[in-house]
Amino acid sequence: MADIGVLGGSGFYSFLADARPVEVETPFGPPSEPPVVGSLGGREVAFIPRHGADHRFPPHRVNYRANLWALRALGVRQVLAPCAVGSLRPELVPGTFLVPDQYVDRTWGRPQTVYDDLAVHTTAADPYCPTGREAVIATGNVVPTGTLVVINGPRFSTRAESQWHAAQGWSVVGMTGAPEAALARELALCYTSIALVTDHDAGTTPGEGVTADEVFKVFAHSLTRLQALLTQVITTLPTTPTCPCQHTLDNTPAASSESARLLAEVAR
Ligand SMILES: CSC[C@H]1O[C@H](OP(=O)(O)O)[C@H](O)[C@@H]1O
Ligand SMILES: Nc1ncnc2[nH]cnc12
Repeated sequence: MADIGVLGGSGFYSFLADARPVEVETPFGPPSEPPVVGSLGGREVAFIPRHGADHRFPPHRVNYRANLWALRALGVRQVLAPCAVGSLRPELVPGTFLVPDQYVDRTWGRPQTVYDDLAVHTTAADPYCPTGREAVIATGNVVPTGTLVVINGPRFSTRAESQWHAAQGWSVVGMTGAPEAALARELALCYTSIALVTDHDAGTTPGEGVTADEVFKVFAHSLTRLQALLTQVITTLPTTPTCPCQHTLDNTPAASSESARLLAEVAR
């Protein structure tokens, strides 16, 4: 029913003019909202706001597994994942779009796999889709590389944590990029993160630190630009992606378990 999926982040709760809701069951319970499917730029696109339409799920309570499973069940092979991030570098100012090429996962207590009782070990050296990244970078006016450090939240970083993140050479900080990217890979989905800088994180600025209000305000201000960027990317993504992300399960040994059944379903 759709071949491209979009996960809406903070302040991004609706998309697609002709959106129709679709009920999808997943082994992990319901997604944050029933996905909506609509056409955009000649493509069928599915959309789920990851925090729910009323932002009722904080980052540590988002059902990342169900969201990605639901998209996959609708036929989606490529996921575009916008997210709000804080800047760890003075030159990355609010309003900047950055296309991460790496992430560091500092979350804890979040389900990390859709194959709970099956040994599936995906490759994560280059965790994002090269084709999707290229399509976003080609729109121009985006920072083409950077490392996204993902904290558990829901609180923002202390100044010391933030200074430490910056000292590691990491670029931006968010709360939802992991395990979302890893789970997408487990489902052989192309996954491209589009990070929108909404603030300077506490360690890089002398102020009192970021507030959620500030994040929402900057995100709202940039939403039209983000949606235009997504539209442009959606029209240029290949209809049949051939990148390695599509083959992450090709050499995985199957076992007789519920997970193996899921794996067989996904690998089809
Ligand atoms: C609302 S402030 C913090 C919140 O915003 C970001 O959400 P998303 O990645 O979905 O745009 C950040 O990761 C936190 O979840
Ligand atoms: N400074 C920040 N830290 C973590 N997540 C964020 N999302 C937006 N800004 C953020």
